[in-house]
Amino acid sequence: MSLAVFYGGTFDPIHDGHLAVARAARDALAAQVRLMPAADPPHRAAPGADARQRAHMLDLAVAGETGLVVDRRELQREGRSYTVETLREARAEFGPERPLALLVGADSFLDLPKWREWQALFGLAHFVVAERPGSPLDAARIEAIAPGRETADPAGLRQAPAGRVYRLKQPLHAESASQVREFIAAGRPWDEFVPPAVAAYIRECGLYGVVAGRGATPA
Ligand SMILES: Nc1ncnc2c1ncn2[C@@H]1O[C@H](COP(=O)(O)OP(=O)(O)OP(=O)(O)O)[C@@H](O)[C@H]1O
Ligand SMILES: O=C(O)c1ccc[n+]([C@@H]2O[C@H](COP(=O)([O-])O)[C@@H](O)[C@H]2O)c1
Repeated sequence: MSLAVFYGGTFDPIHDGHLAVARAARDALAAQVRLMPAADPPHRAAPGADARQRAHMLDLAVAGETGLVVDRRELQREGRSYTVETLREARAEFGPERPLALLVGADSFLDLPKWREWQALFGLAHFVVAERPGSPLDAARIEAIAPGRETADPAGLRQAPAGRVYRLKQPLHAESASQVREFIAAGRPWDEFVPPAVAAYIRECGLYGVVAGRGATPA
């Protein structure tokens, strides 16, 4: 049965590190990857771009990409985007047998014990964990969070609906959304961190304090 991979994030904005991880997961797992923007936090304004703009930047980034799609399910729900609720909803939609996976960066995975009902997540989906600079990930760290769940075989994710952890080895990517926002605010060159269509949209909307309409930062 085919594997559905959900890649959740704030994506404020999507950057080349996100895209590289999504492509690496698509290729390693031979599966479609659904980039899933989180809803705006209800208690405060969105930090940079609102949910509609963040989702639109995802549309621009995946245009023409095979196997990468945008999944807006969390934007259709009121309130904070708790992953356990999202996966329960996805499980109801896809049925009990369909293998589902959540793609996260190593920093997110190491923080998992702080997530709402985090232990329940293993009953709902597999985890695919992408290595990330600054967040060392090894078998011992995975074992401490998810004892007995790591598999080195991507095919293992198709043999059960949920519950396994697969470490996605890929070239490390240093980009972060906070770095993109900080560079824009500081007037430093930032275009190289995001897809060109996303850079154009950021300028057009004047997001993150960029000077609207200004041309690309010279290399
Ligand atoms: N460069 C990267 N390498 C690996 N995983 C990443 C990378 N950037 C983001 N991720 C992962 O993608 C998911 C969504 O990330 P998010 O949208 O919060 O981006 P971010 O760059 O971490 O943002 P911020 O800097 O604002 O915290 C998270 O699971 C995060 O760990
Ligand atoms: O469910 C939770 O408690 C929870 C706590 C922190 C993060 N998440 C999810 O993890 C994904 C990455 O989060 P972020 O904040 O790094 O963009 C995104 O889909 C979030 O909704 C989920």
